[in-house]
Amino acid sequence: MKPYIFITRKLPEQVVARLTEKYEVKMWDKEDEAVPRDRLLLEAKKADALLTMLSDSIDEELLSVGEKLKLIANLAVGYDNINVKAAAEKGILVTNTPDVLTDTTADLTFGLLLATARRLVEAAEFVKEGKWQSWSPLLLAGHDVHHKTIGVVGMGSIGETVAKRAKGFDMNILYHNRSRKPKAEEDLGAVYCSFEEILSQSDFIVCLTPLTNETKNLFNQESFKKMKKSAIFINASRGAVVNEKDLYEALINGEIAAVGLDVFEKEPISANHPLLQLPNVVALPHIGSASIETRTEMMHLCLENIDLVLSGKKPKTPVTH
Ligand SMILES: NC(=O)c1ccc[n+]([C@@H]2O[C@H](COP(=O)([O-])OP(=O)(O)OC[C@H]3O[C@@H](n4cnc5c(N)ncnc54)[C@H](O)[C@@H]3O)[C@@H](O)[C@H]2O)c1
Ligand SMILES: O=C(O)[C@H](O)CO
Repeated sequence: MKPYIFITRKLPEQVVARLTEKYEVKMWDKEDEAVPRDRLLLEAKKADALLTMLSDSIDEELLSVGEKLKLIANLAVGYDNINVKAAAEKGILVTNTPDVLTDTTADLTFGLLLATARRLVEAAEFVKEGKWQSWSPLLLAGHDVHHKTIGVVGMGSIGETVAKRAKGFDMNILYHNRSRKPKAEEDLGAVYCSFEEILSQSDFIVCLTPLTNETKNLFNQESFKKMKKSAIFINASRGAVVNEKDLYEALINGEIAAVGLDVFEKEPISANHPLLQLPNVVALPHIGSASIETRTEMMHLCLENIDLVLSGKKPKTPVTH
């Protein structure tokens, strides 16, 4: 009997084709809808490997039902949806998709920063809604990006690549990270700062940490109060690093100027969420890595990891607890 792989979302047939001779492969048949929990539990019970999405909760219950389960291959670099400790205890490997999405996500993050600062979404809607009467001196005037100070919180692969983009805009670069990044200091002139220094000195604060117990709620009432009133906050990491109620209060009380969000506490965010009613909020539907090229590479990396593990070899990009 061929080993069984279950993929929790519909992926392009031609991408999956590389494994279908060697393995029995099934996919959830919807592209835009997560597999229901009861179906996922049934599949986990039978599967040798699961290819999962960040919207699937791979918790202890799910890991416990897997009788033959050897691998969870997550289609994301972030793996906060997986109980990695419980997987390790059960001898189930976990893989993610680092590096292949770094440039694409950094491009989107910097694009979100530009869009928020220069009010691009508001301006585009203004034209389409027929509101444009005449050129006027302060029509939809935003904030400059060039020569300002950017503070990157979470200077990992993506954070450092965003800092490279910032260097091209002649920005001063501050960063906060678990460890110092000597190469970024040398090449980009990036300056290591405490979290508090980042908050008080930056014009743009960009969050790119993973979601962990330590980073959950990192951006809260206290942190927003320490930012400049003109500060623009960008989050492209995970929604739960931000307390959205506190963010809303900070925006309506004028404690910060604007925010660009690619990720939310609850995804999808509801269209009537208070944050989405504010003009100085630019909201995107978690599309950091969403270019066709990069998403395809991420899929191939997951499939390669699955093939390696089911052939008794080491995966290319294991997550270590
Ligand atoms: N919006 C998107 O579509 C999208 C796409 C890719 C990644 N992400 C998110 O971005 C995160 C980062 O990805 P990456 O590839 O750069 O990962 P990475 O592991 O290379 O970088 C993460 C960095 O965060 C730092 N960090 C961890 N805890 C910290 C803390 N408490 N304070 C300061 N720094 C801390 C680490 O030292 C590390 O340098 C992912 O975990 C994921 O959640 C989002
Ligand atoms: O963690 C990730 O990789 C993203 O959120 C999706 O690419």
